[in-house]
Amino acid sequence: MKYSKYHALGNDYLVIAPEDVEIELTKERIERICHRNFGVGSDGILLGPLPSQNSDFGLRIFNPDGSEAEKSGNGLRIFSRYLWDRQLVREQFSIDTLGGKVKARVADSGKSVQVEMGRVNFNSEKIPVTGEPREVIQESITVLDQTFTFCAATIGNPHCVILLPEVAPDIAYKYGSLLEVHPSFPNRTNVQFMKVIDRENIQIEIWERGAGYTLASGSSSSAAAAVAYKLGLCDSSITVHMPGGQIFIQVTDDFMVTMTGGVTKVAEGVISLEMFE
Ligand SMILES: N[C@@H](CCC[C@H](N)C(=O)O)C(=O)O
Repeated sequence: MKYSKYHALGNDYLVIAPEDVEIELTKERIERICHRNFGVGSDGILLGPLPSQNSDFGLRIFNPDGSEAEKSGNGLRIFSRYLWDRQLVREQFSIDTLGGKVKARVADSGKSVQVEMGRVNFNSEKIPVTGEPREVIQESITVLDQTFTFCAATIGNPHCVILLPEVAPDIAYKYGSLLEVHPSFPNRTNVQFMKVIDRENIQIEIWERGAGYTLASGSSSSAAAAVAYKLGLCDSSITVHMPGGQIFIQVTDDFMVTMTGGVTKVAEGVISLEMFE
């Protein structure tokens, strides 16, 4: 089964075209493919291009635990580059995901991709977050020995954004996995620990739903930047600094987000079905 591997700031994905799927991609098989030792190794699988009624292309996004994600910012940039490499697109096109339709624009021969990610929503019923319908802004949540103040948002997939004076990987590892599955989030959640550096820069550490600690995340960058803008801590153009690199986010007054970042091609390969035995 053929695949193309790319990374976006160290957040790596395998792109598998539907015509190359030789065996049903069950939860267990996705887990095995993404496994860093027993499989190819990846932060997820992008299945496409698929037919779409409302966009140029359809895309399905799977996490390494086999769950399906509504949206993936880095995944959308990688898929856009894949379409460019296969000469299926020119500069601008649209992609349909479970989390909504996006517009993509390829630049620098595919090494940079801009995606109009859609509107960030803070409403509890949209994210979802349990409790009365409200905007989830500066609420309290407790895991282990720590009570955090958080904001929640969706850009198609759910995010829990925690503002701290300093962030580090060990905070994401210690608390991220517990917040991911906190009962406040019926669909689980991605988690970002955010430091506001100044009005144009934030730093985040990420614990992804269904993937764990990752070096970068486009939807996380979009959600965290929108929260920083919502809280009045940043202006509308924000550079998001992550261990894997930087993503540039633009937020409009009504929280439409545009994300721009790099993509790197890693490899093309063939998955042996023996791996699933
Ligand atoms: N790394 C992705 C996010 C992938 C989906 C996420 N784990 C989820 O389940 O929502 C990104 O770049 O946005």
